[in-house]
Amino acid sequence: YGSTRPERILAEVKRKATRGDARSVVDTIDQYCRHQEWAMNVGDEKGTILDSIVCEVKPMAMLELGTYCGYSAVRIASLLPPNSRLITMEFNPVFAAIARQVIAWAGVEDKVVLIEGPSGDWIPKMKKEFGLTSFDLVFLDHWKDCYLPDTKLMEECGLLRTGSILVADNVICPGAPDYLEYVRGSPRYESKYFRSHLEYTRVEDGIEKSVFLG
Ligand SMILES: O=C(NCCc1nnc(-c2ccc3[nH]cnc3c2)[nH]1)c1cc(-c2ccc(F)cc2)cc(O)c1O
Ligand SMILES: [Mg+2]
Repeated sequence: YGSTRPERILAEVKRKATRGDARSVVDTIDQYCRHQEWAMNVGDEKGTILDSIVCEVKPMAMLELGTYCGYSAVRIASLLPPNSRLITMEFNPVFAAIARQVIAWAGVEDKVVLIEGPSGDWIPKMKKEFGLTSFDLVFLDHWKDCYLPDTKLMEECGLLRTGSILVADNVICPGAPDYLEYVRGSPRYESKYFRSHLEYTRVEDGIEKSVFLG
């Protein structure tokens, strides 16, 4: 029930997941989206790759572009060191409203700041708004044709420092060919592809991890 897919996902979380238990929220969404209805979460397989990068980087300042239902925000927040923050950006107010509730149910709301609006508007104001110098880690999971322009914008706005890491979902499916060409061809990035599958399917997809060299 619920009129939209995100609302049905939230209903399932409230019915099946343990309040305050991020892992049970993640597992509940994965179960629902694998067996009931597909949804565009990074999912369990690619999520494990994302987890390993978050644990390796231990970011104090992290940005996620494309919150959707909050699945990856919960996944990431549950791995963040104390006093670190995930800023997650969502364009669609319906998705954002659901994500806030999923994040609250998981009990990670004090590690996550959800901002609403277009990335092009927000990226130039992030430093001032959040007293940031730069991001240690950025997860790109929003509109695939925004990956490249937003990466260039983050460079221009000084939000990336030597060693900042970009992690991009869906570089094969739906694909972000211009972004891939850029990070793989630029001397300013050291890029690595993690082969995987589109969430909950056998379709090939993967995650690109790119280190900004300054
Ligand atoms: O479109 C996707 N994700 C993007 C949603 C979004 N959610 N929020 C935004 C946003 C867009 C501007 C923004 N500006 C600022 N925040 C923004 C957020 N975009 C997406 C699509 C698929 C997919 C694969 C195969 C199919 F057959 C159909 C679909 C799989 C995935 O893993 C995805 O991530
Ligand atoms: Mg994705």
